[in-house]
Amino acid sequence: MGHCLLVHGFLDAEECAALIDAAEARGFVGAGSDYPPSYRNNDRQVLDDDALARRLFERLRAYAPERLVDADGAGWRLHALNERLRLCRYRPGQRFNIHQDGVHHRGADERTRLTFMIYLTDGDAFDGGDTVFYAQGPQGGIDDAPPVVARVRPRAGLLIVFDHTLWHAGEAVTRGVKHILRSDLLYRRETPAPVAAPAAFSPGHEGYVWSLARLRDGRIVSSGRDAAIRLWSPEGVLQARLLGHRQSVLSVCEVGRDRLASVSRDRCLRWWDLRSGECVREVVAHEAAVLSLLRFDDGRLASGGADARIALWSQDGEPVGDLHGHRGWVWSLCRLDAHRLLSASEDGELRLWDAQSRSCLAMWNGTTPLRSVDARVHPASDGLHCIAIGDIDGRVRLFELHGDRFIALRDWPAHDAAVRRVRWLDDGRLVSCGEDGRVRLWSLECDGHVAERRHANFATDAIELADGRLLSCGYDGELRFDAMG
Ligand SMILES: O=C(O)CCC(=O)C(=O)O
Ligand SMILES: [Fe+2]
Repeated sequence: MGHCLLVHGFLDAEECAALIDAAEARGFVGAGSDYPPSYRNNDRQVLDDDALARRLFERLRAYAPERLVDADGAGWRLHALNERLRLCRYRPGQRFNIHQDGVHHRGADERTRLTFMIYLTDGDAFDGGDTVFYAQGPQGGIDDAPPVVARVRPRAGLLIVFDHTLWHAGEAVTRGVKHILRSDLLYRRETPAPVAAPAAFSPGHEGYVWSLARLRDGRIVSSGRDAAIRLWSPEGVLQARLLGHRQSVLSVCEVGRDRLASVSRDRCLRWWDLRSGECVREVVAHEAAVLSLLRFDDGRLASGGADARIALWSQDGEPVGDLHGHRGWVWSLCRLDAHRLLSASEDGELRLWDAQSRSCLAMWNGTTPLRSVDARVHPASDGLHCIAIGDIDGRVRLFELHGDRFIALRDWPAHDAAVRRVRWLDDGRLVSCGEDGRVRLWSLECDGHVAERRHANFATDAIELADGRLLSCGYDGELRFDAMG
C-alpha cells in the first residue's frame, strides 16, 4: 500500500471557517456536465492561488515525504503544492464514487504523486461523508465496492495526504454539508527521464492518453489530457503536435487527405490541416464535453456529447441536425454504413440511428452505463454486422444486427473495472481496454483472452499498426507496442 498520513489540526477552526466563507462567497459549480454522475456529483470550485499554496506548503513540509522512489529506482523530490486548489462541497445525496486520483504532469520531470486534502467542516456537522479506502478497484462494477481497508471521519482542520494510486471514495453525505480543500503534491525527478523503452512511441503524452487513430497512409494520431494531438510516423517518430484545444482531446478521426477532425472536453470540434499543423476551423459543438466522433464515407461527421446529444455535421463543418433520445453522456459512436450509426451511452442504451431521417431505428437497454461500441461486417455473410459493447462493470457483450434488431450473442466479464474501449481487429479478433490497466485480446473461437498487456494505470485505447502489432495507450501517458504476453 502507498503513502497515507493524517495531520490533526493542520488548520485551526478559524482558518477553516474563513476558507469556507470565501469559497461560498465566490460560488460553487455543480458537477453537471463535466463528470458523469457515476463518477461524482459534488459541487466544486477551482481556485488558482499561489500565495495560499505556498503558505500551506511551508506548513506541510515537516510531514510530507521528501523523497519517493519508484520500482525502477528513479528518485523524486518534493517540490511544491499544486497552486490549483479545489474546494469541494457535498450536500445531502452528493458523493465521490470509488476512484484513483489523476496525475497532473508539468513536463517530463515534474508531476503530482500524492493527494493533499484538508477537511474544512467537522464531521459533527453532517452525516455520511467519510473518506473510505479500498484494497483494490471496483471488480464487479461501481456499485459493488471491494473490501474497505481504512475509513477516515472528517474533522475540521484534519489534513490527509495519500498516494494518488490508492482507491478511495467520498461517501454520500446524508445530512448537513461537508467542505474540503483539495490539491496535490508535486515531485521532481532527481535524474532526467530515462530514454523510453524501444517498444514505445516517445515521448508519449503529459498525462492521460485518451484515444488513438490510424490514418490511411499508416501514420498514427494520439490525443490526450494535455490538450495536444500528436502525429506519429508508422514507426513511432513524433512528427507534429497539433495545439489549440483547451482541454482533454477525447476523440480524433481522419476526414480526408491530410485532414483531421477532433473533439474535446472544451466543447469544440476542430478541423486540422496535417501538412501545416494548423487548425482550419473550430466550432462550439455541444453544450458540454464532446466525447466521441465519427465520419461517414461522404465526409459528414457525427459527434456525441456529455449533453446527451448526437450532432451531425456537413462536409464543410456546418451543423445539419441532431439525434435526440439518449439521456446520458454519449461516450462512443460507430459508423455502420452510408447513413447508419451506433451510439453507446452512460444511460445504458445502445442505439441504432439513421442519420438521413434522423430517427432511432433500434435500441438495446442494459442496466449499466456503457462506455464503448464497435462494429464489423461479418466476412462470411452479406453485410451482417457483429457489434461489441463494453460497460462500466467490465463486461463485454456481443450482438448481431439482423435488419433493425439487435440479437444478443454472448457476454462475459472482460475486465475487473470499467471497459474503456472495444475494437475489432481486421482478422476478427476483439481487443478491449479496461480501467484495471489491462489490454486484452479475445479470439471468439476460444473462451478467455488470448493475450494481455498491462499499463501502469487505466488502459484507454488500442489499435492495430500496419505491420499487425497492437499499439495501446493509457492514463500512464504511454503508447506501447511491445509483445503481448
Ligand atoms: O471527499 C472525500 O472524502 C474524497 C474526495 C476525493 O477523493 C477527491 O476530491 O479526489
Ligand atoms: Fe480522490
